[in-house]
Amino acid sequence: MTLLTIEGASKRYGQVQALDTISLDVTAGSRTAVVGPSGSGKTTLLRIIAGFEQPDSGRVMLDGELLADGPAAVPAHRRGIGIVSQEGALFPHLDVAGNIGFGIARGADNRDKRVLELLDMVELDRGMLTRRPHQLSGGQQQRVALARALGREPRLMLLDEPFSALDTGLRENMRKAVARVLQAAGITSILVTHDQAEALSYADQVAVLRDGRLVQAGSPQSLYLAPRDRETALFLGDAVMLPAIIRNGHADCALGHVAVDSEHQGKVEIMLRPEQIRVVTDSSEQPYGGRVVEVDFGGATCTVAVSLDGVALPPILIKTSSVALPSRGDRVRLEIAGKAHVFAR
Ligand SMILES: Nc1ncnc2c1ncn2[C@@H]1O[C@H](COP(=O)(O)OP(=O)(O)OP(=O)(O)O)[C@@H](O)[C@H]1O
Repeated sequence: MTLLTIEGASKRYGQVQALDTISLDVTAGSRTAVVGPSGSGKTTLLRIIAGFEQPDSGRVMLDGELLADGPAAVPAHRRGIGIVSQEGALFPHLDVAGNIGFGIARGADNRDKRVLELLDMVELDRGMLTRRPHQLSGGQQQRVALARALGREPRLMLLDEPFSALDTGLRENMRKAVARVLQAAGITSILVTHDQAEALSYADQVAVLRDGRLVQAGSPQSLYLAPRDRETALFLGDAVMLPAIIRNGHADCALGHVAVDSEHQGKVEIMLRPEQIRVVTDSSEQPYGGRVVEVDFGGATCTVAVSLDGVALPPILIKTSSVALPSRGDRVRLEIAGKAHVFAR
């Protein structure tokens, strides 16, 4: 069931077309990530959903209710939408209990019990109830902000780069914890981030924005393995692009005869993710071999640069484990796992 529908939403600030006819559906109970480079319109889209901005045209519907129809809109505080932002925006003069309890009606007889439930839900120790925000770590502050937003029992939770101020390890833990908490509470969420790895790992649906347009939306796997175009491919991760000629489901390219995911025929560009390519040391002078020109030992993930025989292409970069790592100068052949992607034309 669709919870949120955005239909042809556009927004212009002076000369800047911040959003250009964006349409997106969000399924109830799911996790969507909106990702895109700086200035692509992510925050504007989030603010339009939240009701802090109105679209110039287009509609926003939540659970069958029309929230915005062009500039006519339901005010933000009546939308039943929760927000957790990068700063957390806790009230500095209130302790944790006060912050979490903020959204719960003052006279409610189960208020204290509810505060404790929310604290447990975000996996914070009860000893923290009397602390002020400045006595908490960044991750703890974000948990309090999440508990406070959950206290209002929102229909939809918007997460505006909530992890970006945290260290890498903590970021990952918080991302998993937030996904767990929202799943347990059955709350649909939309995460805005410029970090593509975060988007891929958090979401069931990833929506890629570029220059105010929705380039592609779909499952993380489908976007990563079958991006619409070169730019999206490179935005979502490292990629090896090669010219090829396709005949009957296979591409002839510098790597040999490679299976592809498309019915196209003729001259195309194919894409492989570096982890689809395996480097095998092979001193026989087979066709489609190459020579290792550089090895970057990176611990768990190493990068091997291979210059392919008889091709005027820059060396291709392959991610590999540190086990059986070839050396510079070794003759190698490259084995492909899965299919190469052909960009739609
Ligand atoms: N209030 C405003 N007035 C004028 N221009 C604005 C305003 N808000 C946003 N913009 C412009 O609209 C475009 C989209 O901005 P937006 O903040 O939505 O992008 P973003 O993808 O969230 O970027 P970032 O990742 O840097 O936060 C940008 O070109 C921005 O400069």
